[in-house]
Amino acid sequence: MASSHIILPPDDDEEEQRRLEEEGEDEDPWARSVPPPAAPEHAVKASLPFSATCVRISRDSYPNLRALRNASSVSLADAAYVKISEGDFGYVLDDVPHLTDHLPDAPTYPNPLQDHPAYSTVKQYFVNEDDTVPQKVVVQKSSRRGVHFRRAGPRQRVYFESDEVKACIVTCGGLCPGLNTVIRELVCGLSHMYNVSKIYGIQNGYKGFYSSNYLTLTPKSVDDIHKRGGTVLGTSRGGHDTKKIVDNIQDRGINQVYIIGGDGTQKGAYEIFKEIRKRGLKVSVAGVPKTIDNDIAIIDKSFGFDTAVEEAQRAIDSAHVEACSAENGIGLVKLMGRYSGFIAMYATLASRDVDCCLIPESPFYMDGEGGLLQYIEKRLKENKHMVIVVAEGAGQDLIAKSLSTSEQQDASGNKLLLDIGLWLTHKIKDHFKSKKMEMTIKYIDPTYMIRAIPSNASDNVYCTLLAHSAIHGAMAGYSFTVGNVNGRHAYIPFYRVTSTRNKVKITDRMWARLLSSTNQPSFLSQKDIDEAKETDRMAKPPLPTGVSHHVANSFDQSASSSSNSEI
Ligand SMILES: Nc1ncnc2c1ncn2[C@@H]1O[C@H](COP(=O)(O)OP(=O)(O)OP(=O)(O)O)[C@@H](O)[C@H]1O
Ligand SMILES: O=P(O)(O)OC[C@H]1O[C@](O)(CO)[C@@H](O)[C@@H]1O
Ligand SMILES: [Mg+2]
Repeated sequence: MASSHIILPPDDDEEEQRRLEEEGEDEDPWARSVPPPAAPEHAVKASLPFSATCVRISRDSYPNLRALRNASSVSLADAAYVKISEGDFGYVLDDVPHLTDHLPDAPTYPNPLQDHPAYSTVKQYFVNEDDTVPQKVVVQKSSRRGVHFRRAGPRQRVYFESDEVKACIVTCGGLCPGLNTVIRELVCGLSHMYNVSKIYGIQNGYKGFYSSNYLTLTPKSVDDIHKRGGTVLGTSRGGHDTKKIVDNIQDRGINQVYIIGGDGTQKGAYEIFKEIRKRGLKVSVAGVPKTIDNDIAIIDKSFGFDTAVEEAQRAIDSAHVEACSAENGIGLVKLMGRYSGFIAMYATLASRDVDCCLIPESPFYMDGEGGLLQYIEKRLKENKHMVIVVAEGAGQDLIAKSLSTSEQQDASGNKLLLDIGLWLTHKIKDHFKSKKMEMTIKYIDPTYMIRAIPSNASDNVYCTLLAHSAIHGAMAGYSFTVGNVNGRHAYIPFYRVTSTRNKVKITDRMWARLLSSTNQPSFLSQKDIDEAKETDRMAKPPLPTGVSHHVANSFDQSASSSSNSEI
């Protein structure tokens, strides 16, 4: 293995900082090769298997602090939690924080699973400490090995004794099929695998940490909850008060926090983790990403997504039946997807009855040559019926322009969307009325029905594995968001999943497949296509402050045009 670095925050020396900022403005900090100073003992320990050395960002290592801050999309304050290790052939490990980063003398214990009758027979149950998962699996002969994440799974030694653990579980954001399954499997996994008996449920999202009683959860109390939709703990938006939340965690002696929720929730989890670290507490924070929109970066797919796509078929089928049974019938189905149109795209591809799919990532227009209305007219003339699927975030610019409403937000600061389904229905009706052409349109909005159902069989298994991976990571002392990366469970740093959003790439093959299955126009000019390609090319993942030029290249490479999502 070649050298590896753990990035630590700059020394808290204001005088030094001022001096650093006054020095050369134009230098490229990434172009600098940094000779690492001798590693403090605890930093080496924290790096575990990677024989890491530690880089404290200081005058000696980075003379141009301001340029460094500007060049990075991760703030200097966050650099304290970024752990990058480099290996041979461009190998980069983007590691997750560990308890020993701030509690270097934390004791370890043998994993109780080694005596568990079910698991002790597995040939190699514990994962190798060196195991990592590549972010990019499509490579060329000359490719660098690129960015990797720490592989999830049980470790030989853990950082908590069973009766020391006080775990809590919270669900935040919108509903998603599978929430109850994750809660159930966290409770049962902690109890059955690690003999943990103190497990609490936080009610109604983040605000429940400081405004409600904690519920006691046992395998018995959660036994059949996976058969129900929703979350037995309740959920909410807004109410994230980091200080109050961590005060409560500290006062109640909680040392494992399991946080299930979407991109906003994972941002909240990161804030909680940072506050815990600031206070020097022995607490693991484990995020389990939940998003029916499938918009969380890095991970292959979020739990509940398959269930949502499957349920969407029922709405599309109904729209198809309605459309086929009328003269010039149109069935219009609105599906969820605030910024990302994955449900709409996959539901369309699965159904084959859809003639047009509209998503937020692909702008469209109504009138004139190549517009939506012209396409609908053509389709009705050819087929006498058609089905349109629209993601709720599509065409928001068009409605805003025609209704000139002011933007509103929910309690978490998310933009409240205008009803594109209703707006389209009126527009289409008006158009055919003015053309004196007979038609019928049936608008189906199944959005809340889709996310309120229990998860299907494959999502149930996925939820179980995610919950188990989260437990193993927390017991091993890590703080992270857990997720499937190229089919393998991995521990992903919070900053990675919160700094970008997963979106449908309209320059990928999947969207081309959709266009060819529906035969709809792309609504894009050559200029739009070129711009989209350029946006994809320029979209680089966040670059942690202080990474070397060599590492920076690997981050660039991992965002290059041939993405994993292209099948
Ligand atoms: N930047 C942030 N920092 C701290 N907390 C946040 C942040 N963004 C959101 N949160 C908190 O996370 C919780 C959930 O956020 P949000 O309502 O955006 O849902 P989400 O997790 O993104 O899920 P969904 O996919 O349903 O939108 C809220 O309680 C909100 O206050
Ligand atoms: O009405 P609510 O609960 O705020 O949720 C609506 C939003 O939640 C999501 O389902 C994400 O969870 C979005 O697709 C949707 O815009
Ligand atoms: Mg969100």
